[in-house]
Amino acid sequence: MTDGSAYFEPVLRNLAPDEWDQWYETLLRAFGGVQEAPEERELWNSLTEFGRFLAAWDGDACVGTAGAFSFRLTVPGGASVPAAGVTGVSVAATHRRRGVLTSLMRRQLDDVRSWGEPLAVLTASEPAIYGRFGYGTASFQTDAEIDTERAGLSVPAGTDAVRLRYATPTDVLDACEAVYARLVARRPGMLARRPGWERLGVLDPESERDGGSPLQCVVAERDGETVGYARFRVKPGWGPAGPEGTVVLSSLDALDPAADAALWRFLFSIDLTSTLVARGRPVDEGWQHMVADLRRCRPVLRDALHVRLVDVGEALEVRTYQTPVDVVFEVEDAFCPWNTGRWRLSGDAKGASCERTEDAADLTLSIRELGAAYLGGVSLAALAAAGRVREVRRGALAEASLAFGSGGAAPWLPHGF
Ligand SMILES: CC(=O)SCCNC(=O)CCNC(=O)[C@H](O)C(C)(C)COP(=O)(O)OP(=O)(O)OC[C@H]1O[C@@H](n2cnc3c(N)ncnc32)[C@H](O)[C@@H]1OP(=O)(O)O
Repeated sequence: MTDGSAYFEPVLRNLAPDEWDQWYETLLRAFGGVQEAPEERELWNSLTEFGRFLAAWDGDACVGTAGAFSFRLTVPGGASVPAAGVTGVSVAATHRRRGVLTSLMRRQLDDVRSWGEPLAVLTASEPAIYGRFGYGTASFQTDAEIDTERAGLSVPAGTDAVRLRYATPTDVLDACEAVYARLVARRPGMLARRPGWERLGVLDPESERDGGSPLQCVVAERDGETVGYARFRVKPGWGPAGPEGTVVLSSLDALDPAADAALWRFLFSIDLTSTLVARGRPVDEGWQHMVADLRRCRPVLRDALHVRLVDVGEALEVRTYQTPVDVVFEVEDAFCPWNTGRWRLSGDAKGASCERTEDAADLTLSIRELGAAYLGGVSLAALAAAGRVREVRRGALAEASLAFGSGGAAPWLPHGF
């Protein structure tokens, strides 16, 4: 107890359907109490997996919330691995800093382990919250505010063969979802979308528009096949020198470079606009190399997916390694002590084994660093440079660091949850 409030012992229970409204109000209030549009609320209600959501109670008052969606996450090598998508975490301000979050995290990670899911993942309202529970920042995103008149976009050969047409977002939802589904295996960090989740991308409540248009959609087609799409809003603006509207990108997926370039060229050239706001984009996305002047795009790097290895052995076995690796990790995991100890990882691009060992350690690190390096977006060498990984056997760091790379595309989380 740090603030002098009365002692209380939170009671944790699985959330029941008739408690959902109170649970959700507790969550909304912890984020400021602004109400969401009915369609948004209805979507989150329908996506709630009741056996996997928790509420903390003080008497009949809900004072803490947390949930875990049953996702499948792409890991390096392309496997789609069960992962608990941690969501809806909050503690009522009246009960903060008395250990409610800690008890929710304790119960949740025990649950995830009992469900046999080797990974837990989340996006953080504040990144400083989750390291203590063993989560490491594993993927990043680029947010950009692009001066489309001066950035100088040039597109690759083949772009002109892509046909673009406007469509109502919901009318072409299935075709867009099929494009997304084909991309999932190509990038670590992407989530296979279960039925219902596709609606997230076309939610269009008035309250989210911030002066912009309803959601618009353009699909990219080649030989009659949908090869990409972009969803966006246009926010008109007028200054003393004329039009200065803004395009706000909501989502964009494309199957090949020409389709991708056609969509970006379109977004750069919508009449009466001069700014394109693109948030949550992959850090290695093609447009960054199609522009002549990246400074005019004002890219900003932000943390995205935080990864927690719930079962070290299984998590390290289900991904592959871009170069051969044979190292012993000495892992420290204070919050999930079943992971603590020495593990021998032997693997390559075809597969891997990871077993407990009595052999001497080659590298020592905490579970948080393994989570950060897991998707290949943060190198073990960079973590070692920060003093967070220690090399015991000379050469082990370079060997493991290279092997853990994502093998091509940088990890990316396409949407929040
Ligand atoms: C995946 C998601 O849903 S992310 C959303 C997270 N939720 C929010 O940001 C909503 C607003 N904030 C809250 O609801 C709460 O303040 C929470 C959930 C962040 C923290 O809940 P609490 O019950 O106060 O946390 P608890 O008392 O268990 O704290 C555990 C430790 O974490 C620390 N901690 C808690 N919140 C924060 C924070 N925002 N930043 C840094 N450290 C924090 C505490 O100081 C404590 O440290 P200690 O063990 O060294 O003393």
